Parts: sequence; C-alpha cells; structure tokens
Amino acid sequence: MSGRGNEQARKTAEALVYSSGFGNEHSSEAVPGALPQGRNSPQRAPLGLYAEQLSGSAFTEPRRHNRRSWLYRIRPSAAHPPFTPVAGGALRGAPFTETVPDPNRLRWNPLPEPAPGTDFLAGLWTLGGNGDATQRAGMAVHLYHATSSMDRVFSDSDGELLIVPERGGLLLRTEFGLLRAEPGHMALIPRGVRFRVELLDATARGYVCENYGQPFVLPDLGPIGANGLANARDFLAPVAAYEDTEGPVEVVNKFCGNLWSATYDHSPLDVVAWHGNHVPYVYDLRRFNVIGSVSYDHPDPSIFTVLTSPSDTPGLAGVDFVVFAPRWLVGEDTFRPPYFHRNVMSEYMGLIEGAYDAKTAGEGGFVPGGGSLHNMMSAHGPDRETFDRASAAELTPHKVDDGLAFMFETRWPVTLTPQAAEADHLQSGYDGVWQGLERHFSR
Ligand SMILES: O=C(O)Cc1cc(O)ccc1O
Ligand SMILES: [Fe+2]
Repeated sequence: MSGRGNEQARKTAEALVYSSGFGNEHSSEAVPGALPQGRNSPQRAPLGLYAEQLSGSAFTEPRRHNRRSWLYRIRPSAAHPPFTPVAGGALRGAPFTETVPDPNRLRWNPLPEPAPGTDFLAGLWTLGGNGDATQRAGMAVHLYHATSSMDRVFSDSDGELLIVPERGGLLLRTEFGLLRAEPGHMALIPRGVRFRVELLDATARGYVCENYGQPFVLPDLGPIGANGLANARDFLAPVAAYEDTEGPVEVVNKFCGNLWSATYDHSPLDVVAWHGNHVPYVYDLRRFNVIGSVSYDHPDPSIFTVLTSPSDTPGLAGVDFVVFAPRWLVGEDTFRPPYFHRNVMSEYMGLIEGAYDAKTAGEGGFVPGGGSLHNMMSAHGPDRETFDRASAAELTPHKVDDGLAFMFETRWPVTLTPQAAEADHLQSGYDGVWQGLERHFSR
C-alpha cells in the first residue's frame, strides 16, 4: 500500500476508542438502537439487521468456559458462495509430520524481505507446531513479514491467533470493530472471527501463536492475590464499527490447515452492533505487572505468564504466552539470569526489541525478529558470555530494561516445517554459544 494508505490507516488507528476488561460480556452499537435489549433474537432485529450467534465454546460448557457473541449484521454470514481451495503460500497447519522432531537447540535470524505487495496473510510463514487442528489441540508458531495492507478478509477456523508485532504497527479491522497493535503490544483474534490487517508503516513484521486448544485466559494468581501480572482492565476490546460496502471481496478461511477462498458480493465486516465474550482484544505488554524475587534465586518464568491456554490437566498448559518485561533484579547471592535447565515443556522464544538477558545480542545472536526453539528436554540456559558476566557481577539492584522478549511455551514438542528446518536464516553453530563453559570443579 502507498504511504498515503498507511497515513489514512494511522489516522484511523489514532482515533480509536475501546471497551476494557478481560473475558467481559462487552456490548457495543455503532448506530444507536442497533443492539436489541432484553433478548438476543427478536422476531425482527432492530434497523433491519440480521441476528447471528458466533460460538467459541460448545453451547453446554460451564459458564466459566462458555464463550459466544451475538452479532447484528447487514447480511447473515450464511449468505456466501462456495469456498474453493487456494494455495497457502508458506502457511501450514497441524499435524506437522513432514520433518522428524529435532532435539537440537535451534535459532533463526529474522525472515527475509518479502516480495513487494505481500499482505499479512501472504506474509505468514510457519515455523512449526504440534497437535492437530482437527482435534482442537496444540499450537503453531508462525512469523509474518508484510509490505502491504490486505484488501481481502481472513478468518481462522482452526484456532485463535495471538499476534505479537515486532516491527510496524497494525490496524486490525475485525467484525467487532477496529484494534491497533504496535510493536510491544499483543493482539488476539478469536477462532472464526473475520478480520483484515492494514499496515500503519511501510512494513510489518512479527510473530503469531496459533492456538488450536482452549482459548487463552489470564492465569490464576494464587498467593499473589487479587492483582498483578497482566491486569484484566488493561485488555482492550473494540467498539462496533462496520463496513457497508457492496462489490467483490475475497474472503479466505483457514480450515483444518488449508486455505479456502470465496468472493463475496459485500464486506463481511458488516456488524453494526454486538454483545458477548468471544471478542478480539489488544494488550500493551509494558502494562505487565512484573512480579519476581526480592530475596534470592531466579523464579521460574511462569511468573511472567500473560495468558495461558489450559489443558484438561490442572497447571499443564497447551501453551503459555510469557513476556520478559523490564524489571528490577535484586536477588542476593543469586545467579540472576535464567538458569541452566532442561524442561519437559518446549520453548519457542522471540524478541520484540533490544536484547534478552540470557543471550548475547547482535549479529548472529538472538536478535529482534529472530527466534529460538528449545524443544522438550533440550539443555539450554545462559550462553557462555552471559554465564561469565553474571557469575562475576556485583549484585547491586539492577534494572533489566534493554529489551522485550517473549516465549510461547507448549506442552508438546514443536515439529518444524521443512521450510524452517532448511531455512537460509536458520543459524548454524547455535550450539557454539555454550562452548567454552570450562570446568571449574576442584575438590
Ligand atoms: O531463556 C529461557 O530459556 C526461558 C526461561 C527464562 C527463565 O527466566 C527461566 C527459565 C526459562 O526457561
Ligand atoms: Fe528455557
């Protein structure tokens, strides 16, 4: 899109208003009187709108898991022509069976520059994942690099999309209204919700966790108490905004790993009013209330969980979204960076900005837009430089505020796509960062 297009999108993005809270029963109407009162499905919905329910949970799930929204729209979603399969580009879905799961520590540089005119959907590149989209279990790790706004509309039947911009702002035009997501924010598009991504800058880069499993929720706080970590009121849902446009619109649906396309004769972003709790949202990761040790030892990174997708086993997440936000380190007699460890969970890490405290920054290291994968039980932790530095550091209070990193931590190993396993931007010699950790043992 031209600079002018970006300018328009930015103007729109700067004027947005939101409805705040996590998991709320939000409600919104773009035209006064469009939202029915006292019932969901009146004989004739207000203003000649069609009433339609979008269910993100089975009808009968317990209230705390139940998710649905009622949409009041110009045309019902059912009014569409057949979908036909289209090529998915570099986008793949679970199950991932094309490579042998790899126990090695792996690290990638940022995605290469895409061709001009690449929109968000065409710019999605799948690194790998686990589970099975048809079983609604598991997750996929995608990266994106786009140079153009979407003209088309996308929806993902396979799962929710947690988008983590690293470079370039996004304007998300959804069925529920508009959201702005800049680097340092996260955005979430629930399963099945249609949206279009417009770029606020010339290019956009970032990460996507596609969650096939239970929807992300805020973690329980246990002894932390009633406040802390990501606070519910900092999550922002859109207010209703609709497109009343006729004319051909391509709508792409990801279904069981494949893309399907249909050309509608109107925009499906035509929702004039809505209410419910199956809604998209954005969250500024810098609002995260970081809790950590004020005595000794490095706490496990679960303390940094923004959102968790629970499984049927209490405490065992399908996937956790974890952020390493600016914080003070004050631990006494403590090796302060992340410790050496092997983990039954598999860890994909990305960097939004700056540096990460366990890894050397700069070219060939862990860089913004790059990523690392430490699969189930793979041994990792501070690289040699970090170990040497942190073992000798004077333990005065120290603020870690030179970066913003995150982790998608999942219960099952991540199997790579062939394009990730064979990528030119896969770093060779990542193992070398743990070379030279000399023995210091003496008795
Ligand atoms: O860098 C990592 O590997 C992620 C991580 C961070 C941390 O603070 C503790 C454990 C852990 O896996
Ligand atoms: Fe780790």
